[in-house]
Parts: sequence; C-alpha cells; structure tokens
Amino acid sequence: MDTLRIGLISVSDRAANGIYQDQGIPALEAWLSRALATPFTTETRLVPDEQPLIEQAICELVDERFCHLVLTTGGTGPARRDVTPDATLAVADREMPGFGEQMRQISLRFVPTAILSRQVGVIRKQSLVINLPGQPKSIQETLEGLKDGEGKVAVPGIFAAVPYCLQLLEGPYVDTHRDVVAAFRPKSAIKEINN
Ligand SMILES: Nc1ncnc2c1ncn2[C@@H]1O[C@H](COP(=O)(O)OP(=O)(O)OP(=O)(O)O)[C@@H](O)[C@H]1O
Ligand SMILES: Nc1nc2c(c(=O)[nH]1)N[C@H]1C(S)=C(S)[C@@H](COP(=O)(O)O)O[C@H]1N2
Repeated sequence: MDTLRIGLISVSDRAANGIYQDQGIPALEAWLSRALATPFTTETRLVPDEQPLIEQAICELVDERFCHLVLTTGGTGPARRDVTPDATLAVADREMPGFGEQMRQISLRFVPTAILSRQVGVIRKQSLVINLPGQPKSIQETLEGLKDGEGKVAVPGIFAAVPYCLQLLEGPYVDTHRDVVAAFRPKSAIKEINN
C-alpha cells in the first residue's frame, strides 16, 4: 500500500531569517506522531511570508513529492504580510470551506481573536491542503479540538475528517489513535485492518 506522505510548511519571516527558532514544524511533527496510527513520512519546508515562495512550496510538495496531505502553519491573519491563504487559494483546484469554518469555531473556544484567521482548506490535484494559524499551540487546538475534564470531545478537531477526505481523494487508508482524535468515516467506508 502507498505510504502516507505529509508535507509540512512553516510560514514565518522571523523563523526563516533565523531570528527565532521555528517551532511550527516540530509542533506539527510531534502532534502527528501522537495522533496517527498509520505509518507516515514527512517532507518539510520553512519559508518567509512571500506569496510566490509559499505557492512554490505547496506545488512542489503536491506535484513533485506527491504528498497526500499538506499542512501549513502561519501567515493566516489580516496583517499585510499574512498571505498564506492567498497563496493556497492561488494554487487550489477546489475549496473545502468546512475546514476553515470549523477551525475558527474551535479556536473561538481558546481565543476571541480566532475570527482573525483567514485559514482555508483546499484540494490541489489529489492532495488536501490545510492552513493552520502560526501560534504553535494552535496546531494541537485546531487539529485535535477541545476535550472536557473527562476526556470527552467538547468540540471535534478538524483532523477527525481528514482520513475520510484522503480516502475520497483515493489516497491511503489512514487511522488515528482514538484518545487523541477519533477519525470518523461512514460505516460503508470502514476497512478492517489486521494488525
Ligand atoms: N514558526 C514559528 N515558530 C515559533 N513561533 C511562531 C512561529 N510562527 C509564528 N509564531 C508565533 O506566533 C505568532 C503569530 O504568528 P504569525 O504567523 O502571525 O507570525 P508573525 O507575527 O507574522 O511573525 P513571523 O512571520 O515573523 O513568525 C508570532 O508572532 C510568534 O510569536
Ligand atoms: N486555535 C487558535 N487559533 C488562533 C489563534 C490561537 O492562538 N489559537 N490565534 C489567533 C490570532 S491572534 C490570529 S491573528 C489569527 C491569525 O494568526 P496567524 O497570522 O498566526 O496565522 O489566528 C487566530 N487563531
């Protein structure tokens, strides 16, 4: 079976220029290692907030590295140099508005400024591309959602919908650790995997 390939793009002027150390890629890798029950590989890029460079990174990861999923972090706000959603839409074939909508809903449970993120989810070719905000803590918040004191899901994270989306895009069958995020798919789409 095709191994799950995930592209990770950290968009940050200061991290790309060495002013601070990038925490975006390590936070993404740490969360994915905790959440995914399926083996995966990552391909990473650290780029400044420049639209042509972000577009190039997305296209490279999808078209040449054949990533099934690409996650970006940073540059989704209203500031002049925040252009990640613009770059993502410029190279998109189709929009998946539910991802942005749900992430802003989740994030409102954490910060009132959640509505300032213009983050989008799109499809390019057979790859799903999703923007996450730049605050490293927002990676877990949006992917995993919010649980109550007993570990019960209060707001589902967007990653719950990612495995089925990849399946519909004819990518690999992806499973998650339920205690981190439970992947949801219709009964008819569930495959029995013998481990
Ligand atoms: N890659 C990163 N590594 C560590 N911290 C980050 C990173 N990206 C963003 N942050 C933190 O999250 C905040 C909000 O992220 P945002 O994408 O708006 O960055 P920014 O303020 O435009 O700065 P920069 O692009 O220089 O990281 C930043 O001000 C910074 O404190
Ligand atoms: N889950 C979560 N979402 C969040 C935040 C956060 O800390 N956690 N920060 C918000 C803030 S302050 C801004 S300005 C926007 C855009 O952030 P970005 O430019 O770092 O992408 O994301 C918002 N969404």
